[in-house]
Amino acid sequence: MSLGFSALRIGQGYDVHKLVEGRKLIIGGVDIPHTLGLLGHSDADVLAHAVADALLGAIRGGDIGKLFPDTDPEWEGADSMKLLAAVAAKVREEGYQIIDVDSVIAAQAPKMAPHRQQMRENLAAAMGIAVDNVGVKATTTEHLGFEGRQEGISATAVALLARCS
Ligand SMILES: Nc1ccn([C@@H]2O[C@H](COP(=O)(O)O)[C@@H](O)[C@H]2O)c(=O)n1
Ligand SMILES: C[C@@]1(CO)OP(=O)(O)OP(=O)(O)OC[C@H]1O
Repeated sequence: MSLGFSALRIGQGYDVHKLVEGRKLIIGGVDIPHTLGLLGHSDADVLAHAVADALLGAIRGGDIGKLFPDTDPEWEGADSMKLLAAVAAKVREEGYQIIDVDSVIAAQAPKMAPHRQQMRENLAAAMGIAVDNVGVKATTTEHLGFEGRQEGISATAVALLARCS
């Protein structure tokens, strides 16, 4: 019996950005109203970066810092959804299909739940997959660690890819 694929791959991504005044808080492509925003060379979309790294991990393609160096002015202020779309295109060029992606945002504040569906839709559109195949969850860290002190926000993601046979 053919399973329709010749290989399965998994990838894991993790990213952290610092919370500062005077920056937008963009997570999963959603501009979230908040007193603090994330600092970065790009728009600092910590969730998009974690998802992109999960995809790159699965194809053993390095990481987003390798593809889009933070020393390159081309990526200054970049829309991370466009970076994620470029990574998804690279995945397909390598002969892989994105099967499923799941993720967690660790943030003490603000609440991510009201934005979860829009984040899923944005990530799915950037990757060219169904919304049903993108999970976004959020947790506080119960005031522990850098996320709990609201010094930064982290995100982790996993991706399952299949090589089409
Ligand atoms: N920034 C966040 C953090 C959490 N949530 C939602 O609240 C639930 C409870 O969080 P705990 O850390 O106390 O487990 C969590 O399951 C999320 O649904 C959120 O929306 N935004
Ligand atoms: C996205 C890139 C490129 O603009 O910059 P940042 O927004 O600083 O993000 P980071 O997750 O530190 O690393 C990847 C970068 O090279």
